[in-house]
Amino acid sequence: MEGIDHLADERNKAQFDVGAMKIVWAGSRRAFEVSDRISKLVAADPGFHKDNRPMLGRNELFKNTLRKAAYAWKRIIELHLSEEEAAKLRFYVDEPAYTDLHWGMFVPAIKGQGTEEQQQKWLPLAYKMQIIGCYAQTELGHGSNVQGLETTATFDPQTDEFVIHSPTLTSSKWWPGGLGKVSTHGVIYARLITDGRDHGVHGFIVQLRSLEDHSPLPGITVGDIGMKFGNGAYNTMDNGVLRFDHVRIPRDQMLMRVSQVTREGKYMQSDVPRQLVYGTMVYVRQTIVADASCALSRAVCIATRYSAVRRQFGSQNGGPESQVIDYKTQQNRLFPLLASAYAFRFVGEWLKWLYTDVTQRLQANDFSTLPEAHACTAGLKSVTTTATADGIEECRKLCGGHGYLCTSGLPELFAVYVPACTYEGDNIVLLLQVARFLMKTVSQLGSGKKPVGTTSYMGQIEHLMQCRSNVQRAEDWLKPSAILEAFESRAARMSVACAQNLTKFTNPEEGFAELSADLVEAAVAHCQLIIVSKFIEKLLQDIPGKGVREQLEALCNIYALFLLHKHQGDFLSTGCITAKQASLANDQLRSLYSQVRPNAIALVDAFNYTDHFLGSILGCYDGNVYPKLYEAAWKDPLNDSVVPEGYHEYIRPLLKQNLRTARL
Ligand SMILES: Cc1cc2nc3c(=O)[nH]c(=O)nc-3n(C[C@H](O)[C@H](O)[C@H](O)COP(=O)(O)OP(=O)(O)OC[C@H]3O[C@@H](n4cnc5c(N)ncnc54)[C@H](O)[C@@H]3O)c2cc1C
Repeated sequence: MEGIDHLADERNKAQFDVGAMKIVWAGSRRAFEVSDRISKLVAADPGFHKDNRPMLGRNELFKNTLRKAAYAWKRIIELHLSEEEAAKLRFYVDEPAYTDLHWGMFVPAIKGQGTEEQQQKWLPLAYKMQIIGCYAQTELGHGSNVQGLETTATFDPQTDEFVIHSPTLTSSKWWPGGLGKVSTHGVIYARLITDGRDHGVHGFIVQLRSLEDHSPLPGITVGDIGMKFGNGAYNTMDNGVLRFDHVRIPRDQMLMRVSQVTREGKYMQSDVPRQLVYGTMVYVRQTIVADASCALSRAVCIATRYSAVRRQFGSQNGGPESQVIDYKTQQNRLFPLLASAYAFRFVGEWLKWLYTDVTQRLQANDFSTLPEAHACTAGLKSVTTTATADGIEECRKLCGGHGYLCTSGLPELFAVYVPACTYEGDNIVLLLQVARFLMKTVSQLGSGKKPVGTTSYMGQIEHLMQCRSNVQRAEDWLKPSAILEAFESRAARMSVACAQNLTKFTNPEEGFAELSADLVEAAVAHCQLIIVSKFIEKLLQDIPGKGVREQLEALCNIYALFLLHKHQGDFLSTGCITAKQASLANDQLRSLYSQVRPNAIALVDAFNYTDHFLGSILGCYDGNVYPKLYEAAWKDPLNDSVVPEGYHEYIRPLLKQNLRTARL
């Protein structure tokens, strides 16, 4: 029935002020208001309606994406939206498009790596979308190993130009989003060669297509790399292939903030340090962590609402069956994901602060925190995206059979999300970078160099190597100090054990390769500690609203204790806790699930997602799932006719065959 809220009873059970929680989730009242206004604006506009993406052929799908992106831009101009509002609008339109790369990679690359002059020339064009840009680093033969890229940019002193060339098949650019069919320009990464010398990989702004008729410029071969995982999903994006045949660009199109080539062809490093480029990386990875909390919260919202609607077994005296959300196994799978969504939200918020801090320090020529900031953003990108990709799939399973339907929204969300584990740095490769940083930190512990930022806990290494948890009762695990001590000593001991094992190798690089699986685990332990500690720090802030703090405390404890339970092996083998204490943590976890249960629906309502954005029948706000599922089925193109196309060709002859020899 229209208008009835089938989840009203659930909402009435909530023991906290949902409105206040919405503001905590958004970050501030202002952020909430912007987000709320823009999401409703998008949801109400038929121009942004979500078409049946999984049903569309590639050409139709892509054209629709172009239409929506152009329409979004039109609305942004008409409504005079600020940069922040425009970004929110693109987010709520919820369709991967070339604009993601234009705004998310092309513009930041020019800002981070271009000189003042270059920024003044290119950014106004990009801001007005008079040029559209992509970020072309990866090649067919190399992605993670950036130093292995093969595209060349050779300086020609006679004409004052660079000659961009793809010398081999494997040097073809491969993957850049927005490149395949749309971008007019790209920041292209190529090996800089002057006077026969190779100076390694540098960025160049290269025009790819005519601004008059969109045809590729001479010497450029460009196209789409083909269908990707899932129907609809990321296939709205034109990931591209690109080859250069001695394409000439003016010298001033090399991004020259960090290093330059003079008119005479001399290669020079500017006094701006190379690490500056890390600032852009910190920025991009911070947005990826924020996206992880969005994607996970979306999946969790769908699975939580549906788990309250869905009933299986347990009917007594002809009464209703049990809601599946009341099964402890369901809670044990769902609530840690709910807690993770909040945890990632807060660590993302902190990363935003970190980016501002790093930027301010860079401006003051203070590079001391940069390696630590770089390692921690790399690690957090890896850990949050892996957990989110796994979490979305878990949410699909939590919704049983109906979760597999495209109308649940989960298959597409999963297909769109999973490449986040690969792009902007393969998650394992990133963890190995974190591990390298941790090994360096451990090796310097005796030297008087104090570990900074997220590694400062290593400063108390002596205590962390021998401390024993004093948890005696399940409730003791609710103390932040007990949780922090266990996570810090686990992380420190795993790092120190790796460092000690490394000393057994005469060749450190060989040792690193041999121990890389252990090193990755140590890096994960370190990153999980960061997320737990940032959640705990969040709780030290002023948190207004009835019952809001209590809910967040419960979620923080669920997040930490679930990790402790899942990684019990680490905690036990490093001797941080005893088997008895591990079992007490599990008891506490169960009681926390009971505490969260009545608040579960309100906790996902606090994400404030519109039905349009969720794009899921199972997750719809009013919980009126079955009539909507039933109605949607009839809209499938297969149901356009009662007797399917192909009946006369393939079904009828089969049914009417008269095989004398047929035997089964
Ligand atoms: C949807 C999508 C969008 C993308 N968009 C862009 C874009 O806009 N621009 C762009 O330039 N690129 C883009 N990429 C490319 C992306 O950045 C690369 O795919 C990514 O960096 C991973 O590199 P790779 O493909 O070379 O993986 P590989 O490095 O080949 O990884 C293969 C396997 O090897 C492992 N491995 C690799 N090196 C090591 C090591 N040292 N130690 C241990 N294990 C290792 C990895 O963990 C992985 O399991 C995109 C990719 C995808 C999927």
